[in-house]
Amino acid sequence: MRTAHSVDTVRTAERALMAELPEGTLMQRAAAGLAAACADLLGRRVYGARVALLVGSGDNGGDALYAGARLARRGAGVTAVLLTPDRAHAGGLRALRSAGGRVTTADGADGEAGVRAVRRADLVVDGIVGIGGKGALREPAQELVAAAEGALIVAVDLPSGVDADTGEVPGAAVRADATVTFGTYKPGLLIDPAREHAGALRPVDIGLGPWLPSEPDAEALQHADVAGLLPRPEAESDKYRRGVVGIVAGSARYPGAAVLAVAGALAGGAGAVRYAGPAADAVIARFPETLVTTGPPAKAGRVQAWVIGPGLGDGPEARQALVDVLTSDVPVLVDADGLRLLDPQAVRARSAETLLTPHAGEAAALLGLSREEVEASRLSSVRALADRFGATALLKGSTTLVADGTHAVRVNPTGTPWLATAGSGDVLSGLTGSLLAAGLSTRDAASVGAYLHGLAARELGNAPITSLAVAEELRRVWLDVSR
Ligand SMILES: NC(=O)C1=CN([C@@H]2O[C@H](COP(=O)(O)OP(=O)(O)OC[C@H]3O[C@@H](n4cnc5c(N)ncnc54)[C@H](O)[C@@H]3O)[C@@H](O)[C@H]2O)[C@H](O)CC1
Ligand SMILES: [K+]
Repeated sequence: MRTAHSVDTVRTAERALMAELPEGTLMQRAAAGLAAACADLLGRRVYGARVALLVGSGDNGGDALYAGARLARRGAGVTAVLLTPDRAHAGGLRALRSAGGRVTTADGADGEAGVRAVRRADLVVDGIVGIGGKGALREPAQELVAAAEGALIVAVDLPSGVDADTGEVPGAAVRADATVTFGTYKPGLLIDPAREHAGALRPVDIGLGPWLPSEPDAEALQHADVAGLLPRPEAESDKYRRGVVGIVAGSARYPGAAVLAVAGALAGGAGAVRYAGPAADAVIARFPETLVTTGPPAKAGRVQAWVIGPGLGDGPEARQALVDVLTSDVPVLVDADGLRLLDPQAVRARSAETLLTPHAGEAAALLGLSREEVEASRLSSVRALADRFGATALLKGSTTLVADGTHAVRVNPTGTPWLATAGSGDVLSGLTGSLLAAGLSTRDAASVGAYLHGLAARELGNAPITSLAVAEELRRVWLDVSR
């Protein structure tokens, strides 16, 4: 599990640790890890490599200077470009100069020298801002970052210009090949759009661990975590003991959504899939093992979890089906059209857990925001959804987020943009609902469902995909993960 802590949490932990250590120790630890990562990225060809340091006014710049001094001592040609010459950095500048490094500024007479040094560099170290950064990059940072095009870029702690806590990128920001982050991941490094600005993440341990709270602010499941959460049938199990998932989906207008949701459910670990809705013929034709009923969910027989919404439409049957399902005493996953009909009070009144699985547009409608506002503030949007409905919320996107109002937000790192294709959400709903019926909590079912679904899409490669192909890939992905 990758865990991430917010800026405030990191600051508090750093202060507590620094109180125990001689002045400057943390920066030296950070600089040592940063220099080692740069050497690695230079392929150990440090001697003679041209390195430019973009040095901001805070300690992020200090890290870059001390790391630059270490690279200069190993024979690299290092030039520091100071973005705000007035800022002291006395120790770092002394260390760099005594190691043979050069110093120039980003403006005034030397301005051209600074831009030239960046243009000629093999490797550029982004020490503009770290966890002290606010908003988009300001000049002259933008001009220097543009000059770094084509060089290897290593971001110090964070790619400058991204929001460390939310993953938002308010304007101009560095796009790094790698980000060397200190002490712990920050949520923004795991969440798009900032995640793609960070490049490869290289954590450096500066001894912060014992000072950080055990409950992180965000966390990303890794393979081993998902493997540990997959339902495994006991020896003497039968289909009912493994859980039955009920699928209420499809309509005369969208029968296909029912087929796709059932396809996902059959790959999700429940012992049986029960379908209730008007598309029973289409479902049975494709998946003869499905238990089908054309009556309302209330008369459909016992299930351990319901999925309602894909292709449901908003007619009177759909509304009645939603009431039936929400007044049941089992976990319910609400997706697609079901979300449009959803009343927060009806969800809050429930005795069992509820999981909402909107994409940004559906989340925007539920929150009374624009889609752009949701996309620009995904972390706060998914938390707001969980709070407003007293439920678990899964916000789909290139980084899928899961919030349940009481723990760290789960960030799903798998997935590809190709998943933004018709029907893929229907498959995810069925898959996740099946995991619910097999006994996972809404938080775990949502995280595992998103992880498997994203991996399945990745297995299909960087090309257009069909949602049924994703559903068929789920079995192979399950086998891979559980190996
Ligand atoms: N605190 C520690 O012991 C350690 C810190 N590490 C490194 O230090 C930074 C955090 O340093 P801090 O001085 O708090 O702030 P920053 O260097 O991140 O930058 C703040 C600085 O930058 C200016 N600024 C703010 N926003 C922008 C912007 N959008 N564009 C341009 N300039 C901006 C602002 O004026 C401030 O002066 C942390 O990330 C680590 O890299 C050590 O590594 C570990 C110990
Ligand atoms: K930085």
